[in-house]
Amino acid sequence: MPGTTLPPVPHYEPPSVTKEDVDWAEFPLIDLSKAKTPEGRAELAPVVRDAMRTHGFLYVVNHGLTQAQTDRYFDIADMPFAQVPEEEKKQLAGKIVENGSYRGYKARRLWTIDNGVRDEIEHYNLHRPIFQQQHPKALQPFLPELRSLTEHNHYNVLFPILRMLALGLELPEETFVNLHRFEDEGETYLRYMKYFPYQTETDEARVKNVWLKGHTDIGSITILWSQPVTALQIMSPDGKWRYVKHIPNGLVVNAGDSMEMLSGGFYKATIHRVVQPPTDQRGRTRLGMFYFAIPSDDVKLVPLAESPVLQRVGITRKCADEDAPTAREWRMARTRAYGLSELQRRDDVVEEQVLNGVVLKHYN
Ligand SMILES: O=C(O)CCC(=O)C(=O)O
Ligand SMILES: [Fe+2]
Repeated sequence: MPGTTLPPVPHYEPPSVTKEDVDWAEFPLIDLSKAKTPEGRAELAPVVRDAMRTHGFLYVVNHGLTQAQTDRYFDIADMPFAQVPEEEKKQLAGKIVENGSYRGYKARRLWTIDNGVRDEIEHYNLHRPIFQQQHPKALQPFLPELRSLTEHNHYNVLFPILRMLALGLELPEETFVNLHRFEDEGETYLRYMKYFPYQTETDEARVKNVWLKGHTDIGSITILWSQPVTALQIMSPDGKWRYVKHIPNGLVVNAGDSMEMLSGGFYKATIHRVVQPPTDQRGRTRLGMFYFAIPSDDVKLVPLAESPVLQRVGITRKCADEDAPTAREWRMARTRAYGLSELQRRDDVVEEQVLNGVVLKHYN
């Protein structure tokens, strides 16, 4: 906001990057500034297509915000946790089970991780019509900036990625964009997430150092603002867990269930999880900032069978088209069930459940 003085915000200092040598996941990186022109999108589209088809993950740089702007957004991201009294957080708790929506706070220890141990993760979820939601007092001065951040994620990051994913399927460029209109009914939202270490070593051992169980994301595209605490792992195509690298002022973009369903299995909703950080980053909190895109509520999650690419390579369905859930049914069922419902144990690692006729896997 040029010409205006931004309200002061306490600084959040994350741990320095790890010096430990861990097994890093390798997947492509794109310069998003190139996606502003049709020629640039045509050049990047095959890279985005192959990344999302093979890995389900992509690194993004040059998304349009400076390092200083991103740093300020991370400072603001800590406000809902560090500057809001517990009583006010309770009043603004999301009606997760009642409404099948994360809007508002998710308290620590709501979910079961493993062996009776509960999570230590706090969320604050801002629905995209930012001004229609009640927010904590401490966040009020920052709402215009959060509205800008939401729009930036939606129009300057999500839309170019969706356009390139459509090109990758040889579909009209606006195909996915039209299923994610900012003003439509739906649950695309900005999420702040703060991980606290487990309170005892016993708990840490009982969950085998898992902080957030292996899962796929509900929506179409997740935009993760890269932060320095090394803890996010993806399951590589060879079945091994590997760490996602921190890219300063970069983004990590991944596909979720809704994208996998719309693309008939072409783009992969890759399993990922969060584990205890390396020794030189232990004992600290981990602050995350995300934009979770979910298609508009009335979008039926059936494969876009008109894609010439899908006609050539074939379609993988998770259920028959007539049984396919809408984006609304899917996100509500998954939100209600996540961390709160009984899972069927398949082996040491995998647990399963069936939602809307679709088999869903969870990994420890
Ligand atoms: O904290 C992270 O890095 C990943 C979080 C995540 O996977 C999720 O909230 O779906
Ligand atoms: Fe996730």
